[in-house]
Amino acid sequence: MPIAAPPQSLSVVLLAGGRGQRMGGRDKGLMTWRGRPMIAWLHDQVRPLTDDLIISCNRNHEAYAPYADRLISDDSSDYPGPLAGIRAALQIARHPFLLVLPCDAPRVDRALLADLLALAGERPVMAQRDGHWEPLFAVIPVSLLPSLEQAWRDGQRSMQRWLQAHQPAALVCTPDDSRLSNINSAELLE
Ligand SMILES: Nc1nc2c(ncn2[C@@H]2O[C@H](COP(=O)(O)OP(=O)(O)OP(=O)(O)O)[C@@H](O)[C@H]2O)c(=O)[nH]1
Repeated sequence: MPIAAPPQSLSVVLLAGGRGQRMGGRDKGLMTWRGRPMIAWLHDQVRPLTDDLIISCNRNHEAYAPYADRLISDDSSDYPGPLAGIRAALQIARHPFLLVLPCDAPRVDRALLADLLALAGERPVMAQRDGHWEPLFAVIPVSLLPSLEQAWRDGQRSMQRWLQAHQPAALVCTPDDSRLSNINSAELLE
């Protein structure tokens, strides 16, 4: 069941809730890359796809607000990891599918998003590069929320392990596909 008509069927969460230790503790989504905050690059790519654009952030809410329809924070102050942000987004998503992207991948483009969305259906979709899953480039059916809640209660905190339990469809990307590259340390900023 491919997604027929975004934005009627797609919510999006941009994950910006991490510690950013490799970035010196700075808030990665707000760091400037090629003259603009990284979150702005992602916003431009996903804005046409949804009327439900969620940013998961744990600080600097005012700075993120222009790039989202809604902001959410983790319900814990100890940085439980990206799965916490995805869980919170699934809880409030207004549409049947949730596109997940990290805030530090400003090279994401519409072609990559179209390829991910083309695979959306009952199973989750994850990008794969060089044989490795890329769990933060994913499309998740919101119907999987009860499964995530159960896994969360059981102590699951790994996005990849949780998604793999649902026989994800793989979007196979080439090893040199830079659109999936994270700008997660200061020397990668341009
Ligand atoms: N909501 C939420 N998102 C997170 C959390 N930890 C990481 N993320 C997001 O998940 C993505 C991948 O995060 P990482 O690069 O592995 O972790 P990070 O904390 O951002 O950075 P490092 O401290 O340098 O590892 C980024 O988009 C983060 O913003 C968290 O505890 N909560």
